[in-house]
Amino acid sequence: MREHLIAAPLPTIRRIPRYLNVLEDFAAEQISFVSATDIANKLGLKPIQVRKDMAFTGIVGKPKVGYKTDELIETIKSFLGWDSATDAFLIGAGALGTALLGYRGFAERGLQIVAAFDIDPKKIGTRIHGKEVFPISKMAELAKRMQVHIGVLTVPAESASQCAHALMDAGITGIWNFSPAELDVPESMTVQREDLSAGLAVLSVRMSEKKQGIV
Ligand SMILES: NC(=O)c1ccc[n+]([C@@H]2O[C@H](COP(=O)([O-])OP(=O)(O)OC[C@H]3O[C@@H](n4cnc5c(N)ncnc54)[C@H](O)[C@@H]3O)[C@@H](O)[C@H]2O)c1
Repeated sequence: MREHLIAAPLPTIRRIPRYLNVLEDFAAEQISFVSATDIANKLGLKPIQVRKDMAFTGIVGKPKVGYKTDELIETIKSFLGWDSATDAFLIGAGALGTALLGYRGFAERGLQIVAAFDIDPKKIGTRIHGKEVFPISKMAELAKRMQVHIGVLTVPAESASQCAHALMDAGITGIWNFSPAELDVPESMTVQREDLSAGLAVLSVRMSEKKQGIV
């Protein structure tokens, strides 16, 4: 548990997994101590930024020595909730849903998609990457039985709100929303929207700016 109760800023939360990647590389190279400067240099950031971000995890580096690599990795994983497995349901076992069901990297980050839900009768009852596809009508019962609190939403935009409400009624409190729809759910729900086109927009604009000599 963090001692201070200040919400971590979004850019900090987004940077911390990058620190973890760098730290795992350091650990693989048997480097036992790292400084904020070592991490910052690898990522093209300023050491003060790294130190400030690390403070949100609760770890304190030692002057001149830095952080113990293993300890920092554990602290970051615990801060991110990646130190224990969290089960999730996926709703919408289509092209994107199938790709996410098959992605093994989530398990390393503490997320286990344990079942999928769909309305397509051809998909219901089948298994995709080993995960059974259930009808939506089974969601509440399974969520309660399996103690699932996260839903990964990969349905078309027009079905997203309806599915978000089904998730809410099933006791799900966190939605990882891959659909472009803005979900109309109460504030008690935590919704994280994921949009690859936002990344593509940055790539396109930066390329164009470079061409024009702006950056
Ligand atoms: N965030 C991103 O960057 C990103 C990238 C790709 C796709 N998407 C979005 O992800 C969503 C899925 O895209 P896709 O290409 O996989 O589509 P898809 O048509 O291949 O799959 C959609 C699946 O949802 C199911 N479905 C539809 N209505 C449903 C309902 N009410 N309840 C349960 N299941 C339902 C369909 O039967 C189908 O299996 C879309 O909203 C798309 O815009 C987002």
